[in-house]
Amino acid sequence: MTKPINSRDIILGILKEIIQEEEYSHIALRNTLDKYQYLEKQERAFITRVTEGTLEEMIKIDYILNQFSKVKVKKMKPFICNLLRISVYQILYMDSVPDSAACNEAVKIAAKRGFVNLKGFVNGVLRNIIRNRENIIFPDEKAEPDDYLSIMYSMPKWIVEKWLKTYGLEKTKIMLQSFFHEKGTVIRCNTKRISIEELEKELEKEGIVVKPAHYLNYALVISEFDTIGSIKAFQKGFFYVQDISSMLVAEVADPQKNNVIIDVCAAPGGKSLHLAEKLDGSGKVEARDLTPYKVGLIQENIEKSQLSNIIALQQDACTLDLDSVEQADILIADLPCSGLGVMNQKTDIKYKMTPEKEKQLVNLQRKILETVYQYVKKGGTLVYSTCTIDEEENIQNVKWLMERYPFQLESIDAYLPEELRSDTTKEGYLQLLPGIHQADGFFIAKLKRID
Ligand SMILES: C[S@@+](CC[C@H](N)C(=O)[O-])C[C@H]1O[C@@H](n2cnc3c(N)ncnc32)[C@H](O)[C@@H]1O
Repeated sequence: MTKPINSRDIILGILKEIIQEEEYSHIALRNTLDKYQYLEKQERAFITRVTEGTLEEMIKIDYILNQFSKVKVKKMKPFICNLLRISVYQILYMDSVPDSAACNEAVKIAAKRGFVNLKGFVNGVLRNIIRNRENIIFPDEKAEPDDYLSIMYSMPKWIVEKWLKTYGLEKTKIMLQSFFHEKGTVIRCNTKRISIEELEKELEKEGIVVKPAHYLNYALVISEFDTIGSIKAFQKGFFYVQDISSMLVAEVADPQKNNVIIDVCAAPGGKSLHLAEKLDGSGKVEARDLTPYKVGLIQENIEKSQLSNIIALQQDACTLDLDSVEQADILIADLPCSGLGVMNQKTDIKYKMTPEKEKQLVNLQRKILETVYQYVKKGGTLVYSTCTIDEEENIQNVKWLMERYPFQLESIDAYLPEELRSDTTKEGYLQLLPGIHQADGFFIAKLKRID
C-alpha cells in the first residue's frame, strides 16, 4: 500500500515552485489541488490556507525568524527555510493547529527529507518562537513608519515607500490591510444566456452562497464552493469570473450597435467577451494576444459563452498590423502591468515585482500604445487600463500618449455609479484603490482620437 501523502509535504512542494522556480502562486496552487483531487475538502482547505497565508505573511515571518535564529533566512537551505516559514505561520496564525504539532511535524519532515542533522536546529528555532511569541520586537511605527508597515503587512519596502509618497499614510494603511481580507469571488452574469435572478437560483441550488456585488447589478459575489470548474452554472457558460473593476472597462467603453472593437491584449478574454455581449449580436470584437496558448484560452471562453460576434487572433501588439489601421471604433488597451492592485488574488506578485521590472513594463506599455493607437478610427475611442495603482504605469502613460498623439481624455462620469465619480472621472480617468473602493486596484482612462 502506498503511504498517504502528507499535506505539509504538498505545501512545501507548492512553495518550492513559487519561490524557487518562479511559478505564479495561483497556478501552482490550482495545479496541485487538481492533482490531489481525491483529498478531503478539509485537507485541501488546510493546504490552501497555509500556502496562501505563508506567502501573505512572508516578510513578517522572515523578520521573526531572523530575530530567533542564529542562521539568517538568506543563509538557510531553501527547503529548511520554507519548512520554518510554514511552521511559523501555523504557530502564529492558526489556532486549530497546536504549537507542538506544528513543531513536531516540522522536525519529522526535516528528518524524512534527509536533513537529520538539522532536526535540532528546526526544533530549537520553533520552540524559541513559541516561548517568545509575546516578546517579538517590531520596528517602531512612529520612528520608522516605512519599516513598520513593510514588516507588519509583509509588503516590500520599495512599494510601501512609493505608496506613502503617492497616497499618504492613511490610504496606504487601508490598502495594505485590504490585501488580508477575504473578498469572495466576483462573477459577471452572461445575460445573453441567463438572467441574474435565475443565475442566483442556479448557484444557490448547488449550495453556493451568493451576494449582490457592489456597483453593477449584473455582478454577484460567490463563496462556499470547491473549485470554479466544478460549478455547473460555470460549465454551462452562465457566468464569467471577473472583478467589478474589469467590468467597468466595458461600461466606460460604451460600445454602440455595429461597432468594431479591437482588444489588443485580450487573454483570457474577460473584457472582450463582455464587450461582445454588450454589442448584442451586432458588430465585431477582435480579441488578440501574443501566443497561441493565450489565444487558445480566449477561444475556449468564446466557445463557452456561445457569442458569435467575437474572434480570437494571434497578434503581437508591439508590431503594427497595417490592415487594422483606423479600423476600430473602440480600442481596448488592457496592458500587461505590475499587477500591484490585485495582490489579494496573486500574493506572490509583491515578491516578484521590482522597480526595474516595473520600468521595463512602462517601456512595454508605451511601445504597445505607440503602435496600437493607430488602429483607432478618427473620432474613435481608446480605453487604456491596468490592474495596478502606480502612477508611472497609469496616468503618466496617458499624459505621455496625449503629448505625442492626437488623443484627449473624455469624461467617464456617465458610465460610472455615483460613488465612483470624482474630479478625475470628470476629466476622463478612474483610479480604483484596494480597500478604499469595493473593487481591485485598477486604472481606467477613456481617450478620444481628435485629429
Ligand atoms: C492584463 S492581461 C489582459 C487581460 C484581459 N484583457 C482580460 O480582461 O481577460 C495582459 C495580456 O497581455 C498579453 N500580452 C503581453 N504582451 C503582449 C504583446 N506584445 N502583444 C499582445 N499581447 C500581449 C498577455 O499575454 C496578457 O494576456
